Amino acid sequence: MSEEIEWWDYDDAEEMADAVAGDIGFIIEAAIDARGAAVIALSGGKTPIPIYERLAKAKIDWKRVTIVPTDERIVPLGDPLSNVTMIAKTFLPKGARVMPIVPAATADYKAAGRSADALMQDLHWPLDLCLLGVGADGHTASIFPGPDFDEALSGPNERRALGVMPEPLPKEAPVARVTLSRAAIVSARALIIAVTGDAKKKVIEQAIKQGPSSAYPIGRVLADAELPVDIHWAAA
Ligand SMILES: O=C(O)[C@H](O)[C@@H](O)[C@H](O)[C@H](O)COP(=O)(O)O
Repeated sequence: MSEEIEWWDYDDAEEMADAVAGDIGFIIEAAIDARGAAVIALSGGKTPIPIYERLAKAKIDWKRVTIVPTDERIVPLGDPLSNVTMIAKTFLPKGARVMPIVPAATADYKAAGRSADALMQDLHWPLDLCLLGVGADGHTASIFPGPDFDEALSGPNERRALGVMPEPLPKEAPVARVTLSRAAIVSARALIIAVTGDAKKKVIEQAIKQGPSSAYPIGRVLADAELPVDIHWAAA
């Protein structure tokens, strides 16, 4: 379990977005100062959109920044469900390299996972940052209960990404996914969670209490994190 989990509470999502964008900007700058480049994983879903809008306004040398999604839904690029498409909309115009880890829709989600993993191997590891979202069912990235749950949580450390078939399929995006593995997520130099609403807060609190045997994917990830984790939360 992480030595330290720190909660940051905000009155609203806008205030949270300012703070989280500021933290991410700082992490990117520090990596560019140290290494000349930054590699970060950004979550999909809806919550981070205002964070990304603010972050994109930061004076950062975006050409030095590589962005991968923490997870991608297996849909064609450009599809409203595609996380990379959402991220690319904001950061490609800035000059960042946004990696489409699922370049085409395919019925073979395992093969999609293997090719995403191969792409990941070319990046500089560990990630400078992993920003996670959490679903109301306790999933994070696309680590879901189902046939691939154990592999996502406990596969070989060098497997950075894999294909998963959530069971049950989540209503908001009922498709197979490619996700970063738990090992790839927890190896990141900085781990930040950004969520809104009471329901998600309760799920995360319960997951932390349950510890390493948590039924919630976010609980399993947090139980394996060694560095301090910042959880940013806004009421709505
Ligand atoms: O592709 C995904 O499903 C996400 O990356 C996922 O892990 C997301 O962060 C949560 O589902 C929260 O999504 P919302 O912010 O839309 O509630």
